[in-house]
Amino acid sequence: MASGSSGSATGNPRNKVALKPGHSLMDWIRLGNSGKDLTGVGGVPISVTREQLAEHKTPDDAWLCIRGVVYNVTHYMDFHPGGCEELMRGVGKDATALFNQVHAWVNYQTILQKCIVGRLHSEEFTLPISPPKKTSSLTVSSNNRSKSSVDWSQQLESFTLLFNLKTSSPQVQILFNEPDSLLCRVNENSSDSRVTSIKLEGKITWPADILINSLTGKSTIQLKLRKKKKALWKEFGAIIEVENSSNEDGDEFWPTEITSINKQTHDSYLITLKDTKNVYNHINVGQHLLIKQEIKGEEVIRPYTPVPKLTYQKPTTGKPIWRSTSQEVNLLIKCYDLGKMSSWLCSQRRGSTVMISSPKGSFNTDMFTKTITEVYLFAAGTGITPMLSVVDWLLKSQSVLKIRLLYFNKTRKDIILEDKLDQLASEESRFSVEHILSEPSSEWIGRRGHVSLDLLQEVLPKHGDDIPRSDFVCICGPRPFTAMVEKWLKEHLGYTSENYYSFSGQ
Ligand code: HEM
Repeated sequence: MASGSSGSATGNPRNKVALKPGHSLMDWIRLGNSGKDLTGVGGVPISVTREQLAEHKTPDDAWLCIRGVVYNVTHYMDFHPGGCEELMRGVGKDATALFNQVHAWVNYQTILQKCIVGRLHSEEFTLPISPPKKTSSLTVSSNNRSKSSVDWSQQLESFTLLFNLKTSSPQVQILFNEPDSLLCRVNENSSDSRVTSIKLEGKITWPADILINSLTGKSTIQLKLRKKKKALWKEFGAIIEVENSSNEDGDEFWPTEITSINKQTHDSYLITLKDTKNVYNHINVGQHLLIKQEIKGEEVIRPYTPVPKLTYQKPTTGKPIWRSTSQEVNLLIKCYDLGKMSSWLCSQRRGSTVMISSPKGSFNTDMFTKTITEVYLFAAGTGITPMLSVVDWLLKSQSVLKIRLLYFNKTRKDIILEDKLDQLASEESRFSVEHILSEPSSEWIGRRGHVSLDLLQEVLPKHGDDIPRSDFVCICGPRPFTAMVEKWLKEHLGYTSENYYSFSGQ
């Protein structure tokens, strides 16, 4: 490490220390471009508390904060022209005043651009406010100054907004108005109609990258926007929180384009849709969308539950993955001859436009509290669709030890994704599936019949009255199917609404 300088900084070159060979500014720039992670946090900016900042205060683990941004200066130690000892004076704290006192002219943003850990989190952080925008869908809230919990950080080529929410099923809708404005509906529940309107300091491009990290009872949402021009912005821009007064009863629909359509069974199709507008609607586990279409002069609206990508990948690191906001929506559609919407959808081709609504539904993964260790899923026909995203989520969250799916169909050819479900069961020891057919052929060796109280009693865990349940039941299928299972659970098996959920939007 370079020897330190005890002299105070005056701009006098004599205060500079002799840097070790290979530690010039050019060498530093080369190191920054080498692909090495100088941030120590994987390059994804995080929100840093003062306590966390104070923990990184040694030469081999050194963070400091200047003007609200936290930098990891560990690797810069030996490159600092003022020496390691001087730099150590600012480590583990907000070094803004010290930095300004020593050499306010130093372009630290450029030198440390590859070392950004994130923004210093502060409850009291108030962003500059712009005059309210006059947009028909917005009415401005009564307070003319608004405090926002939106946090942000930037790098030369991107700008990241960070929201922290106390739910694992956040409501997230982002609308981008070219070239520099965003409307963010990022709320803890669907009844909260708050909208954050943001006018950014500079122009950005769309789509953006989004990372939604949901754990039981909390989630963080990071939106990484690419700047049109590489530059460090002095300000965030302007932000105002507003109440969304319109569209409370009505539904908004967005145009999407069919990018693929593939037959799954004799009468079901997997249709993939892609957003065509600058909008991102986050679809939570178990939520459904409405599809609207004028068919033979009549407006038809039907609910469909998106399914996860059917190529299941075993979660490896548990590290959240950034996704593009130009999301794909996969729908499994069963084509009924008399179904106006389903037969219209199944007759479409790639490139056709489909109008979809924002996601809806009251299912919330917070229902799987930490005490739930077993989940039983009763699905009939296309009632499998919400179960697929539930299974996907449960397998990623580590707390549930047993996931048992009972899937009811008429005949074997009606079973949607039979191979995929069986394959998943063979790869994931926590998941099992049983196919139950009401009109099987004579070769069928599996279980036969309809759902019944006897079957529920056989499958579901017994429990004493005074012990809280550690199992949860989800039901989805035609209305008589869900109504019957619900009745048995409540009236015969002692379940309360805390331990089961019926999907009804199908
Ligand atoms: C906050 C604690 C810091 C202290 C106490 C400190 C102190 C010093 C001192 C004593 C010098 C030598 C003399 C001088 O030019 O005035 C110096 C030079 C320098 N420091 Fe720092 N420094 C700090 C942080 C940083 C940071 C975070 C950077 C990041 C990029 C930085 C970049 C430089 C550069 C580029 C020079 C050479 C300036 C020139 O040639 O004019 N310093 N620093």
